[in-house]
Amino acid sequence: MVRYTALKGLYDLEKTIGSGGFAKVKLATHVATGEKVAIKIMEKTTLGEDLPRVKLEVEALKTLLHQHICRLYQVIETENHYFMVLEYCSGGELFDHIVEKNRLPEIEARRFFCQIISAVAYMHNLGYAHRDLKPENVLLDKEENLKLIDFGLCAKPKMGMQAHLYTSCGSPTYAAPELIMGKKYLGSEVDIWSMGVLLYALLCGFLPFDDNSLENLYKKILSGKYEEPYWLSHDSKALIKSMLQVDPVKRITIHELCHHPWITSNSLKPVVFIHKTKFEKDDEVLSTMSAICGESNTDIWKKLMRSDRTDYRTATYLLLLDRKLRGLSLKIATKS
Ligand SMILES: COc1cc(O)cc(Nc2ccc(C(=O)Nc3ccccc3)c(OCCC[NH3+])c2)c1
Repeated sequence: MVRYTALKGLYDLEKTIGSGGFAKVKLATHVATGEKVAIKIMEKTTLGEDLPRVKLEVEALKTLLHQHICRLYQVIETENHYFMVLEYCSGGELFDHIVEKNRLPEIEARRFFCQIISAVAYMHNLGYAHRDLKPENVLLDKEENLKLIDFGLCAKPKMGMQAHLYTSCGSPTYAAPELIMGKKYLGSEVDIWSMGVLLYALLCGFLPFDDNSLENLYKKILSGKYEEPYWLSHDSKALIKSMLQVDPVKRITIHELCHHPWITSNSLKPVVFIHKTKFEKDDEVLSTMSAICGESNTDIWKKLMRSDRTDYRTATYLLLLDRKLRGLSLKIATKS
């Protein structure tokens, strides 16, 4: 097991739970609280020109505080590495959940899809596009609530969500036609397309556009033609069709999506933006921390408010708050 001195005494690393291009994700335990976390480890040398993306993602995640967006607790930078301490999503990938069940009944698909819409509407409302929405980037927590992960490709156009983007990114299978054509595109519109692919995967158990050859895959995406299995209801077909519009101008908007009959049926309320308050002050949590560090609640809270919200004190506070919200005892391991 590789030893990282920067984590010593703070986090105990365990098994690797994911590895991608320039990062690997390891399960870990936050020593002070015993809470599980996921730590994304990136080597600066392998990051190369992707280095700025890390800073973009960290800045985005400091702003994106939402119950269906995986939480960033702490960032540790050393000479050679970046460590992102993230929320542990023990339910694993939504993709595996769909494969396991073959496909989801409309009721369950709707529950998951409303959570995705809530997170994406929130992001778009704050001027962020994810640009890499795919089942692998949608995890489940222990209560089977969704958590969006991997904002490494997210964009916050300086001129707002009406400004066009040009970088081609994300995986082709879920990529919108305008993105694979290399045309200028709106982040919000490509996210809607990817959500259409996601909803199709939830309801059908397979992908609308799939092919081993990239060229054929592109042709299928650009044709906008896909199979409609017999089990899809009329409303499901209509909703998917409104999202998988090749012409982005004809594509449903996130606002229309929040109020779509398929979403609001079964007396589900329209999806509203739920702004998670930045940090709720909790004296019981602060007292637990002050018992260890000897500082007063007020001093700890002041330091938290002045911090860049990604230090060990912030991680400890947030993990204790999570424990409390889950009805668990607040305990801190004293330095042994
Ligand atoms: C904002 O959230 C992010 C940003 C980011 O850049 C990367 C990640 N990656 C994560 C975060 C958490 C997990 C995780 O908890 N996985 C897990 C835990 C228990 C059982 C099964 C999975 C994570 O998993 C590895 C990738 C799974 N495809 C990645 C989050």
